[in-house]
Amino acid sequence: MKIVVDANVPAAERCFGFFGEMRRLPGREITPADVRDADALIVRSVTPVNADLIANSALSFVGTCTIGTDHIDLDALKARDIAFASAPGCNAEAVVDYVLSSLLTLAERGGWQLRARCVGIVGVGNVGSRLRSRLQAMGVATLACDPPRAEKEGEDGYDRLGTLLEQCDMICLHTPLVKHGRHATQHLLGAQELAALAPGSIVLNAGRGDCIDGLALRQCLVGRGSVSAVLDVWEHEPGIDAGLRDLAALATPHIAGYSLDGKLRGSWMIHAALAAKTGCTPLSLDALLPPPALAELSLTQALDAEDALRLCVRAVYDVRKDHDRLWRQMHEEGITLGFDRCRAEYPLRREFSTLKVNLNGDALSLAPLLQAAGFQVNEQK
Ligand SMILES: NC(=O)c1ccc[n+]([C@@H]2O[C@H](COP(=O)([O-])OP(=O)(O)OC[C@H]3O[C@@H](n4cnc5c(N)ncnc54)[C@H](O)[C@@H]3O)[C@@H](O)[C@H]2O)c1
Ligand SMILES: O=C(O)[C@H](O)[C@H](O)COP(=O)(O)O
Repeated sequence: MKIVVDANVPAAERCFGFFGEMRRLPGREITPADVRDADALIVRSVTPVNADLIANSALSFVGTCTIGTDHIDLDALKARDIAFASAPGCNAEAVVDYVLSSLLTLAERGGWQLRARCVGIVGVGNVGSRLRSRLQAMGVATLACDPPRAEKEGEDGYDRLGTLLEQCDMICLHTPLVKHGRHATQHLLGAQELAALAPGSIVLNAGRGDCIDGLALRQCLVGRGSVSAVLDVWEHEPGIDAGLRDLAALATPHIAGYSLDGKLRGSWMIHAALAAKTGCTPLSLDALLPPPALAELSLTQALDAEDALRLCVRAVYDVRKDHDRLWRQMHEEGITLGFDRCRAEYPLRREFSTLKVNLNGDALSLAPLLQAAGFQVNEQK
């Protein structure tokens, strides 16, 4: 079997070399000629898989090691009878870690407590529902907006976008990019929605860049100095708007889901799908994941609860480093190359759940909050 694999797919040798002859190529540069005699194509989010790419190919399987599928023309695959698999939920925990690291950073800068605020979650799927569970367990008030789910399940527990914009201190977008239809998400937040934000609000986008009108957001951040933005995804990646980057409180290069755990889970899920198609026994996911470099940490005194939480969060994942790295890399290489370099050479990052926090003495009171945030907690009584 001949397999073309994006060069940024981790564990490619183990997951896809397994099936035959593998060729690795930069995801943005895969051409029809590259896939002409390939049986399988394994991509991440940067390769548009459309009718032109697959037109004269021998492909019988396409897999994307990502949650998002907006880069895949599913109708074109169907028309050619090419099997398809994506990796739903693979990096959802990592995105939630990203959101918590970001909100706790802005809370520290602003001198407020996350648990005194209300978070509006737009898009309550794999990512949004995990975010809602962790925040609720931490004692943070949440409102949720997901019209497709509200339509199927009933309105209970869901609010309109307008209600979230008016009543929440933070709006977190976790919607897919949908260009057409009643629930389209392209420019879901435009000038009108941004104008409805309460003063002092934070907008965080870890869905897809096109879900916010970047120009309108730029005008909102300039015109209403009190609104802040945390942006992981951008219109026109990798050639993002440097003016918007300058205005964002935290700006990162589409890495919210880039934990090693999340990326390897993505590779493994596509490996398992290809194994099922070819009748092979898949590898076990556990065999792919190494032990974390930082496995344990101990707290012995009752610090302020959110300070203790920030300490544990930053021991595993400090979003400020990604923000600084993007600035440095763009300064050295320019916008487009800098953005992609940060992604291609992303440092090893694990998920909160890989850290065991030992608590004893007065620190035992921190157990419920740390557990709720996603850490393993060991109460040493
Ligand atoms: N920044 C990153 O690194 C990163 C990582 C993972 C996923 N993502 C993006 O986040 C998106 C969401 O991920 P997920 O795993 O939760 O997907 P999901 O499909 O599980 O959930 C998406 C949710 O959004 C809802 N939705 C659809 N249209 C909506 C609308 N108009 N308004 C409000 N809600 C709407 C859906 O009903 C669904 O519940 C992905 O599609 C992907 O594009 C980004
Ligand atoms: O959809 C996803 O899973 C995420 O956006 C993912 O993190 C994208 O990563 P990329 O494929 O761009 O490396």
